[in-house]
Amino acid sequence: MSHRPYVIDQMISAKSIAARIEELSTEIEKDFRDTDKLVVVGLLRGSFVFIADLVRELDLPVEVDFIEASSYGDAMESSREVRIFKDLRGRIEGRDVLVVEDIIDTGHTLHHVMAYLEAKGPARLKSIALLDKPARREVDYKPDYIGFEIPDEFVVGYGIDFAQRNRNLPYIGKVRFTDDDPA
Ligand SMILES: O=P(O)(O)OC[C@H]1O[C@H](OP(=O)(O)OP(=O)(O)O)[C@H](O)[C@@H]1O
Ligand code: HPA
Repeated sequence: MSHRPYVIDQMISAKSIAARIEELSTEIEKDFRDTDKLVVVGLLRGSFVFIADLVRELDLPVEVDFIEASSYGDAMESSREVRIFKDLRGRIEGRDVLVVEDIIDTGHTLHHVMAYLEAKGPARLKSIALLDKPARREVDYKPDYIGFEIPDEFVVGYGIDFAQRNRNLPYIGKVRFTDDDPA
């Protein structure tokens, strides 16, 4: 939990997010139009808002599942140790799978989860991240679909937290510490 005072400056509006999700859904529908039933896997906790909006835009037969992984705890820096707290309920062997992530930063979380899921033998395994912060990448991994590329700012909202707060904001904002402000 941070005890430093901060404010949140809007970076991406709810309207822009909705418009981008429509575009991404069209791309995904094209790529998976021949699939029997796409398994859409939300990476908890941060993706819960994004996956809800994304699946409702997808005109495809889908099944929804979740996996929970975390590496940040309440900190602003990745521990680089990704822990899986909750595994999938269903089997993905031989299935087409799309992993839904809110943000890729260092890349450790998504890289680890993709390797973990690949070992379960899916037919096709792709990933989507709403936000990509390429300046901070520490592992060589790029999601198949990206909503927005963002600069190196700590962001919150639309499912994304700072010390478990602000997930309920309908837009993406950046955290600005007010004790950094010039007097
Ligand atoms: O690319 P990385 O540097 O690994 O960072 C991205 C991950 O960090 C956040 O998760 P967090 O560990 O905070 O868990 P949460 O989803 O439960 O908030 C976010 O939701 C991503 O999963
Ligand atoms: O910018 C971020 N905000 C919140 N959680 C995160 N996890 C990785 N990057 C971020």
